[in-house]
Amino acid sequence: MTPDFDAPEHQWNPTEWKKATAKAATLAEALPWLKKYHGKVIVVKYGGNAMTDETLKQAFAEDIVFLRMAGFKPVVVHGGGPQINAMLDKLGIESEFRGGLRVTTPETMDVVRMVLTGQVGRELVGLLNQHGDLAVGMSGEDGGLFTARRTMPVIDGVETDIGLVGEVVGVRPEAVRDLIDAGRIPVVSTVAPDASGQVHNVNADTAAAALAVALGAEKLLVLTDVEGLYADWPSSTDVIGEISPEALAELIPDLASGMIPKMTACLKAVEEGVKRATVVDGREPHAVLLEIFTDEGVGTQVVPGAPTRLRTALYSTSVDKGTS
Ligand SMILES: Nc1ncnc2c1ncn2[C@@H]1O[C@H](COP(=O)(O)OP(=O)(O)O)[C@@H](O)[C@H]1O
Ligand SMILES: CC(=O)N[C@@H](CCC(=O)OP(=O)(O)O)C(=O)O
Repeated sequence: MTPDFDAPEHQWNPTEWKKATAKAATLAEALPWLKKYHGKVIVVKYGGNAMTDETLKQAFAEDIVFLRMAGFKPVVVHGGGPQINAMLDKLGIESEFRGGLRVTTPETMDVVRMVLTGQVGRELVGLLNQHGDLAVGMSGEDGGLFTARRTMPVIDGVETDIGLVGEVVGVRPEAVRDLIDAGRIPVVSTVAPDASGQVHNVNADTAAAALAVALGAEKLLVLTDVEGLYADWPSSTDVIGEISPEALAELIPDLASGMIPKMTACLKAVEEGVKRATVVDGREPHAVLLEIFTDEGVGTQVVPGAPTRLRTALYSTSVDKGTS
């Protein structure tokens, strides 16, 4: 039967028409980025603090599936620091951090492995797969993905033993590549064996950077719970919008807590060939799409040759936006 085009459901009202044209304009504006990243690997590190809110988690899953449907090749590497803390707390085990890294006893390591691979990774795969069964979870132990070496971070000028904490010294990305080539979205948790098979706890930012390098990723995108790297944390209202690897290397010794491994990871990624590493505010719904499809730039971008550019923070560092 021919539709009745004069019927009310086939008539635009001015508001709906305005919305529709705005939508079309937004989609058309996305074209340069669609062309730029089509077929390119983007490693997204999803941080523990940005993954504690249900609405944000759903929005993150939508963003990642959107990228994949748009022809990009997203790879998710996830953290889970707050979730590990919660489980340790439940078990009556104390959490201790040195230089932004968790002091990891064998007992703590069991909990880290259980929470990251068995809980956080599973949940993320489930969220992504609500949109069509594309995600496959794996850990640094699978298919020889990561080889770790025990790390001794320099804290207050002294090499310090913090237990079973590893840095990534080897990456065999074949298993991840196989998944990408099959059109899947790999979701990676960051526990990794050393050469003897002893499992180590690897900071997720560090692991994401190593994987981005090994995959020849176009971009490393790191979600966190602040707007980016503040020039003078915690009192500054200036976020560093853009910075070169050289200028960042000079800043790193003065950084605090979780920002140390995070910015070190971005630095390493860019030094070793990833074109751009960005830290963005994961408390912002659809932070991934915002970062990829806007020119203004959000968060802190580490880009070779960039002059240091500051911008005023959108939010006060002391004010919680109510989403996390
Ligand atoms: N210069 C800085 N700029 C922004 N955040 C900083 C800075 N120095 C320290 N931080 C702290 O680092 C935290 C981010 O690291 P972390 O908690 O490990 O993040 P995530 O859980 O997202 O991986 C911020 O919430 C903030 O408390
Ligand atoms: C060595 C080390 O600190 N490992 C981290 C691994 C998880 C992680 O990095 O989680 P976020 O990204 O949420 O911080 C930890 O045990 O918390």
